[in-house]
Amino acid sequence: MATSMVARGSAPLLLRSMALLPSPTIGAQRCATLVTLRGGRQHFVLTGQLQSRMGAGNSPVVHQCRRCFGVRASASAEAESSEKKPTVGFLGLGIMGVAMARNLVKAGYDVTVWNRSPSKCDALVKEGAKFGASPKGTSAACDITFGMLADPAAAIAVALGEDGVVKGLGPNKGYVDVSTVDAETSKAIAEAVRATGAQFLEAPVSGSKKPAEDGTLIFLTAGDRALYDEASPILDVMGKSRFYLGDVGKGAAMKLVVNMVMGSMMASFSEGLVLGEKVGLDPETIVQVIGQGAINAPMFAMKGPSMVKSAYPPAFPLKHQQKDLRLAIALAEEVSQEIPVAAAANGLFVRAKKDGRGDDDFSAVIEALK
Ligand SMILES: NC(=O)C1=CN([C@@H]2O[C@H](COP(=O)(O)OP(=O)(O)OC[C@H]3O[C@@H](n4cnc5c(N)ncnc54)[C@H](OP(=O)(O)O)[C@@H]3O)[C@@H](O)[C@H]2O)C=CC1
Ligand SMILES: O=CC(=O)O
Repeated sequence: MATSMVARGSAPLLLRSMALLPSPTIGAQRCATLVTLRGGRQHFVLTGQLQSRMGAGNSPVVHQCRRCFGVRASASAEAESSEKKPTVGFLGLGIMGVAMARNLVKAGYDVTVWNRSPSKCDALVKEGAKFGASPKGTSAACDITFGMLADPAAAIAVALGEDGVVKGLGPNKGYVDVSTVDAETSKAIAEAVRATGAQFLEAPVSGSKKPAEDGTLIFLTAGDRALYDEASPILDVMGKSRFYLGDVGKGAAMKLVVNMVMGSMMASFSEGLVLGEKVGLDPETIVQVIGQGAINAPMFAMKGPSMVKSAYPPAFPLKHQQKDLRLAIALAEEVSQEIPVAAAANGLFVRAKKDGRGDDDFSAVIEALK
């Protein structure tokens, strides 16, 4: 299955089973997308390009398509309903989930939120979200449900537990798991979701608290392509780009590879700062020097100044970075690939976690060296 990458702004209109038509035109513009509605009826609707030229929401959308293709267009009410946003469930309002769900509420989606500790729903409910009493109730009430959970155990509990997501799913619904988990977890959830007739997409994200707040995450997706197409406008509210990587497991693997590199980089950066200081270098100057050269990285520029002050306000909790290294090491073992640098970095994160740093930002790994 080919990989595809899309940057925000290039998505076609939402709906299941889209197919671009071969170059029909209205005036000078390429115009239409064949859309299969949930009931199986088909419409031609305009692409965003022409729609914006004509004014979004105008009835000519349907009339123009009938003229072009001789398709019997139905009432404009039906066309309007074809453009209706799906209802969205969001499960897990930790550092990432609360920011992602907030962006969906702000974008005008009808969002139902659930969190294990219910008080974390309060702020979003005040901002316009609905309160979900359980994962099951949320997925039953919504077209597409997202899960942003801590780790594989949490993702499994929320998806497959007694009042889990799967119990509320059925045909014409979708579950998108955006947590960082291993492929095995993702595949187990996919199987249970699909057994209900619903669709599944894994879509872990690259990017931390600030990108989640700014809506600039990178989605690493894999699974049911039709759900990917339908969910893309929603992903584009929360992120700046999205990759479709093929079968379930590929998104999880991509995320673990990326976070394995990140953990090793952070461990190495920490060693540089600690060693430099011990031999009499000013750590702030070390951060500046690294920032000028070939190994400059946004992560060093962002975390360096607070690390120098021994401040670690959590954006990406250390316990999650260690979990990702652990899962990456397990992945490497599956294919007999040596990853000694990541294994050494993991040892450092394990030590920092044992020292009580699990809920600090992952940059607190430097403390394990002091
Ligand atoms: N923070 C970051 O920078 C990034 C994080 N990620 C990944 O996203 C996921 C979430 O991260 P983040 O928001 O930072 O994590 P948090 O620790 O802030 O939030 C974790 C969420 O999972 C819930 N949870 C934990 N255990 C269970 C359980 N057994 N049953 C039900 N719910 C549970 C928590 O509920 P409760 O509030 O009740 O504890 C909370 O909603 C993780 O997989 C992480 O690796 C990915 C990219 C960036
Ligand atoms: O998973 C963490 C991130 O920053 O990406």
